[in-house]
This record gives sequence, C-alpha cells and structure tokens, in this order.
Amino acid sequence: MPHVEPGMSVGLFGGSFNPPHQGHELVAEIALRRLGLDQLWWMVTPGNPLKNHDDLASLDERVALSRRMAPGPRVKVTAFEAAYKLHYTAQTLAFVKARNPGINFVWIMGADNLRHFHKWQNWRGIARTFPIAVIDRPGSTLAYLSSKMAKTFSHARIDEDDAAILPFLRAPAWTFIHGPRSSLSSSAIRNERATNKTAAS
Ligand SMILES: Nc1ncnc2c1ncn2[C@@H]1O[C@H](COP(=O)(O)OP(=O)(O)OP(=O)(O)O)[C@@H](O)[C@H]1O
Ligand SMILES: O=C(O)c1ccc[n+]([C@@H]2O[C@H](COP(=O)([O-])O)[C@@H](O)[C@H]2O)c1
Repeated sequence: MPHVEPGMSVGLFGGSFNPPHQGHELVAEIALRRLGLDQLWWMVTPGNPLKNHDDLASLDERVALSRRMAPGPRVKVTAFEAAYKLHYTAQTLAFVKARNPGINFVWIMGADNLRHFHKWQNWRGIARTFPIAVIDRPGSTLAYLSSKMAKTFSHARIDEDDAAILPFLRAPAWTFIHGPRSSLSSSAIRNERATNKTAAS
C-alpha cells in the first residue's frame, strides 16, 4: 500500500484498466482537483467480480500501462488487492480503513458504476465505510437520479460545489461531479484492436 501521512486526503480509484485510457486520466485529474486530494491510489484490481475475465490482460501489463497513463506524482498506481487476495471492494475498504487510521479516504468511481452499484457485494457497507465521489460519464449522467444507491442514500448526497469537504465527512456521504467528460472506454479500445487484427489477417 502507498505511504501516507496522518491527516492526508486520499482518493481510492479502483478499476480493471484493461487497458487504461485517457478517460481514466481525466477522472483522476477531476478527483484530485475537485476533492482537493493529497494522493489518489489508482488501484488495479485482480478482476472485477461482476465481469468476465476471458480477455483480461495480466495484472503486470495493466499496472505498467497505468503507470504511463497516471497524471503526476500524487497518483500512486498499486495492485495491493491482488497481493492481499482482496477480491471485493467491501473487503478492500475494510482492510484499508483498519491499516490507515487518521486518513480521509474517498471511494471514486465513474457514473456507470453508480447504476450497478447495488449489485456489488455489501454495497450498503461500502457506502457506510468511506464517502463516495461519482464522476460523470457519457451515457450515465442521470444515474444519480435513478440508481438504487442514489435513492437509498439520497439523504447523504451533498452538492458538488461542496466536493472539497467530502473527504472529511463521515460516511455515508456522496456527491456527483459534473465537468469535462470523455466517451473513451476500455471495451471500445479492445473491440477496435480486435477488428484491426481481423482486418490485417
Ligand atoms: N470515460 C470515462 N468517464 C468516466 N469514468 C470512467 C471512464 N472510463 C472509465 N471510468 C471509470 O473508471 C473506473 C475504471 O473503469 P474500467 O477500468 O472498467 O474502464 P472502462 O472503460 O469502464 O472498461 P470497460 O469498457 O472494459 O467496462 C470505473 O469506476 C469507471 O466507471
Ligand atoms: O466488490 C464488488 O462486488 C465489485 C463489483 C464490481 C466492481 N467492483 C470494483 O469496482 C472497481 C471498478 O471496476 P471496473 O471493472 O468498472 O473498472 C474495481 O475496483 C472493481 O474491483 C467491485
């Protein structure tokens, strides 16, 4: 796990990063700026429990590509979940919390994940562990109105103008951050590569 100093604000940005792209870079930049973070942990997951892993590149490759994509020294690319055999975000957050007292963590995810968040293991527990920042993504802009998580925790939502205080709030607390958006996705990149390969053969 990356080194932290007491009192720091740290964003936890988990993802498959298969491969990483500039949409991820944009999310990291927005989170660092709008939440006023000291660090952002770019956590390369061993594998999203809800996704098929057939075309998942190796962890080493996804980490190496993420290091090239990560914007600046405050972003720490890490794969500690695999090292500690943590497969579910609820487990990861409990583990991080127990090992890092006095740090203000925020879970960061794109708006597409807000839509399906209620399918994650112990999703209510996740929302009660750390504050959550949801970053807008084309196709999922209205997720904050319709998703089960948004409805269940509507009382805990704060205005995005107050995003800078989110790391210091007691969970549950969350916000939806609008701003510059990217329509890039790893699946589109993988599909394009597969098409080019077929065309070349
Ligand atoms: N263009 C984007 N805009 C906003 N958030 C994004 C964007 N791309 C990815 N994210 C977010 O980054 C995190 C990691 O995403 P992930 O690695 O699954 O990329 P992806 O492009 O969504 O992949 P795939 O297309 O394979 O599902 C998730 O929280 C996801 O919501
Ligand atoms: O814990 C779960 O049930 C769970 C279900 C879906 C996704 N996640 C996590 O959410 C993060 C984003 O996943 P992904 O594939 O959208 O990049 C990543 O850290 C996953 O491990 C976690």
